[in-house]
Amino acid sequence: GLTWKLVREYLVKSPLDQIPGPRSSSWLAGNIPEFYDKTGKHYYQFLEDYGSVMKLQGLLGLQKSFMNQVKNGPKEIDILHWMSRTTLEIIGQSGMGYSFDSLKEDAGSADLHPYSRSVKRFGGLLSGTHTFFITSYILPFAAKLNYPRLKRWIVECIPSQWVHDLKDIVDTIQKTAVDIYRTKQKAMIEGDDGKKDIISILVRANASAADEDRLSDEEVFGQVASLTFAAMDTSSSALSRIIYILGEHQEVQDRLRQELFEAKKNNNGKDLDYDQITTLPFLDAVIRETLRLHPPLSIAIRTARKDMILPLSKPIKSTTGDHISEIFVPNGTSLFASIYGANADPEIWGEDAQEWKPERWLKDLPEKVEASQMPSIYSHLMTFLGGSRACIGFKFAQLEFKIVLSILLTSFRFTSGPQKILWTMPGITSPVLEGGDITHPSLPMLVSPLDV
Ligand code: HEM
Repeated sequence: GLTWKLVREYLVKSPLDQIPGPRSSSWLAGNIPEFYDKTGKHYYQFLEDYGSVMKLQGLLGLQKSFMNQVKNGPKEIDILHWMSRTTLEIIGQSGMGYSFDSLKEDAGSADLHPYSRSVKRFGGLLSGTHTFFITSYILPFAAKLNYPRLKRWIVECIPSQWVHDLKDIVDTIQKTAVDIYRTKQKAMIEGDDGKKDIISILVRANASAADEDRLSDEEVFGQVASLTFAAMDTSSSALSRIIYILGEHQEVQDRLRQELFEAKKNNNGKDLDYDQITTLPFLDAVIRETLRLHPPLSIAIRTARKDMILPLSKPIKSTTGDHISEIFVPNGTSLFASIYGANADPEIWGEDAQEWKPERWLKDLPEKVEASQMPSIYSHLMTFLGGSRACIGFKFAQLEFKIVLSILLTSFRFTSGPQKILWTMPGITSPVLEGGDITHPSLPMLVSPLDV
């Protein structure tokens, strides 16, 4: 058994082989000397190789851009626009070693990376009942029709601006994914840029994979596109929502800012690093509470792949008056699971379940929450779902929120604007002005520089 454990690493391939761990200074002792290293050399090398909160902060021109805009006094700024640019840039740099946007200067919609513009419009275009009709009836049929050119031709013949806008957006997303992939391939051919982001590692691993394991070009494009899409729109929606709520609750905004200033002061005035920023309790509570009550995805859609019996958490009264505690679900049935409903259920979270109260995370959660057995990877919440198709980016998202909020709140105050904001749920929750165009989400808020 022991011999096998020692030689296994050299004989059996593991997917983890593709993820570079910290280099060991001794082949005999592995990483043990690093445990006892008091100089921090290893730690700094690790930061150099893999990046850190400080490095990411350096990358963001966000603070400077906001500062430029408010240097002559408070100004109305579209927070959604900025959070979309920021989250795209963060996943670009850390997920694919690719920069979409310098964030250095304020740019009008026309100056944005086409990807950014497309994703921003995508959610808006998908609102409305025609979307339900198309996703329920047209897409399942289209997916079975395995002739891409014919499908494109049909789409091009449809006399609808909405369809053409959607087609252009999908084309831009695909083109961007191809560009990123080609850039990586070129870097590899020219001697490998040695980047450690997910897509660079994937491209390198794919090039050396056995034929039967290798992903096709189309499959890699798909990975790039889905990673970018899954990471950007959800995160920009959540960040915008957090800032919006802080605008409505100035006292909470002040308390959060106080926590950030104190932590920085205790760190001798230096920027907080990863470990420090993740341990700030109130920052964590504000994020957790917003993701509980306002999940960016409020519904998860699933299709039953076989006949099944669905047990209910409590009996319900049927149309015949009987109480039933389970439901028969035939193969092929579409199921809509309400993420919002589960996260804000008063029977689980208590009477105040539908109120936004970050303090609930600073004390023990109700026993019913612990006992709820929610399918969840995050704090008994369904925000990132659970199981094998749960979100892979939930830790990434939280760290990203903490970094962005710590940058913004220590320099600016956010106040709600005069217009009423409605949060629509076309897919990913997004803000629109009351009475405004639902296909053009935006979140104007008043931003003022702090006098510190
Ligand atoms: C607040 C931010 C986020 C929320 C609320 C969120 C939520 C979700 C949810 C609910 C799913 C499951 C969708 C389904 O199967 O129906 C999912 C999947 C996924 N998420 Fe996230 N996500 C967030 C941020 C991120 C980030 C930052 C990344 C990448 C770094 C990411 C990458 C993914 C990927 C790749 C999947 C597909 C996983 C699979 O199907 O196996 N997400 N996300």
